[in-house]
Amino acid sequence: MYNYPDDSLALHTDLYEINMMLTYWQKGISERHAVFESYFRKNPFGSGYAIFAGLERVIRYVQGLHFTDSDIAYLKEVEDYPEAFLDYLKNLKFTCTIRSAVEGDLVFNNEPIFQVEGPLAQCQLVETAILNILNYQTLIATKAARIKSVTGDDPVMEFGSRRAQELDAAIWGTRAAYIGGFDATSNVRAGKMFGMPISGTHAHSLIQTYRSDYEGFKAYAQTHHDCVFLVDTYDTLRSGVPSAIKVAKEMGDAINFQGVRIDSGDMAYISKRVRQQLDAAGFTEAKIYASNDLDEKTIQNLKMQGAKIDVWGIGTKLITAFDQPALGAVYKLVSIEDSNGEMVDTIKLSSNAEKVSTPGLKQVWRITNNLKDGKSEGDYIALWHEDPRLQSELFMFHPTYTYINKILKDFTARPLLQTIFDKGTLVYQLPDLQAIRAYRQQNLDSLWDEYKRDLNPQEYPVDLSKRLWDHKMDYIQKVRNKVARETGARD
Ligand SMILES: Nc1ncnc2c1ncn2[C@@H]1O[C@H](COP(=O)(O)OP(=O)(O)OP(=O)(O)O)[C@@H](O)[C@H]1O
Ligand SMILES: O=P(O)(O)OC[C@H]1O[C@H](OP(=O)(O)OP(=O)(O)O)[C@H](O)[C@@H]1O
Ligand SMILES: O=C(O)c1cccnc1
Repeated sequence: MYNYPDDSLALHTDLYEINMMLTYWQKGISERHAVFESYFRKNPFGSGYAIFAGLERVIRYVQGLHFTDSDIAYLKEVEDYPEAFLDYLKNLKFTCTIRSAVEGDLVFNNEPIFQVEGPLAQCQLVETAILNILNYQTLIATKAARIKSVTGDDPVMEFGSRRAQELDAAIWGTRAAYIGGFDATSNVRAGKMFGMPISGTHAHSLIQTYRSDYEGFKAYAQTHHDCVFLVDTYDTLRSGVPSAIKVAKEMGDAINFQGVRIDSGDMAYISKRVRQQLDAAGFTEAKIYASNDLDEKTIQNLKMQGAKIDVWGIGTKLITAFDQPALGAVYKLVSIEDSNGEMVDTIKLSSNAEKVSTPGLKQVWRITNNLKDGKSEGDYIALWHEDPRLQSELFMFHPTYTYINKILKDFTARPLLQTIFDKGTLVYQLPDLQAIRAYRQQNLDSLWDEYKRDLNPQEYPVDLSKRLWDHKMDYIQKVRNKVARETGARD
């Protein structure tokens, strides 16, 4: 049975994490100090940026993290773990430090967006859930921002619950969409949970129930105000819109006729005809809502065709991140305590230069140019103890193509990674959703349009400090020497 009264998220992890914890525990290194960092290698949807989301849920997850009696009983039943290891799990308290970008931040490929620092075994346990949360919510917030970038000031409603990958995705996905710029959700529970605006029209079933546009709209109007009628059940132009107009005229102010929704057909052509019909009847303020598998490409195209659509309802293509169903953020060990108590940075080599990991605990600095309206010049990844704010000029160069470089003199450097948990204690105060939305907008405003365009954007600079770059090169050489020594291979 899946219904445990003390169900917890401690087992919301891959088995290999617990298996590695056992190894560390039996070998006496589970408490060794470690640093893991999370980053993704490619921005989603061919976008120039991503919108960071998911931190609130990560915080709730970490706060509730403990193995319950039924978790331990289950592990005992299915795995051959020693009793003392199960006791260790049962008594485990999360004592790591977490640093993270915050919701509404712009984040970019190949930079750390999340760090966990603390006892090795604990860092290992939380990998799966953290990536699960951040990958999905960041993906949806980014998709929402892309859609919002083409709708401009038009209101956009999130309609995706029925198509989402199950309940959690609907709820947390719509919150992420709100962070990314959507204006309301049709999911009532999300409204209750997060204080988001809720909004909705009605379905075809209402019209089918009354077997007539006119009767259906009238019944709806008699029981609601602020009415939006769905006009495409039988024939939008011949029956739907004329019936909506008739009911609106008959009921007058009582229903506060808001407009009509179209959900099929050629929406450019139909919306123009609907606009004419509404205007001719005197309803010049009535809005035209549109839904039907919309995404940023279709919306942009409809706008190009001069579609007369005022409000957009978006479901499937947003909530399932239809054109890119996963963000590939990874969680990598960058530093670990050795047997002498010294921290040793770690690296993962690859024949692909861009896939070579960058060793050591780092901070990401967002660099803005004080002489250029405070626009972002790029991100500057530095070793933790470096502080670019103390430098009078900053040398920024591409980490692979180092001849691409610039020197900044009048700049501001802002640290991206903020401390969320300090040795297990929450020290970050979560802003409310409105503040997160305003923060996201402020961040987007500080990004040059070249990085924001939805097609083939310029690559935003994510650079390494000279010291970090030297450190990385040094490590690459050290590892290659070690491999050569061990295998007798020649360089
Ligand atoms: N003028 C237009 N330009 C570009 N795309 C459009 C235009 N009008 C509608 N679309 C999009 O084209 C797709 C049309 O979907 P489809 O072929 O299933 O037709 P439909 O009108 O939904 O049919 P149905 O009556 O079965 O609902 C939708 O994704 C819709 O958003
Ligand atoms: O198209 P999406 O972007 O996914 O938006 C959600 C869709 O859900 C509804 O259709 P559905 O056929 O489920 O119900 P209805 O038409 O009967 O309301 C609505 O009419 C939209 O078309
Ligand atoms: O309110 C609506 O119009 C709505 C809600 C969910 C899905 N489709 C439409």
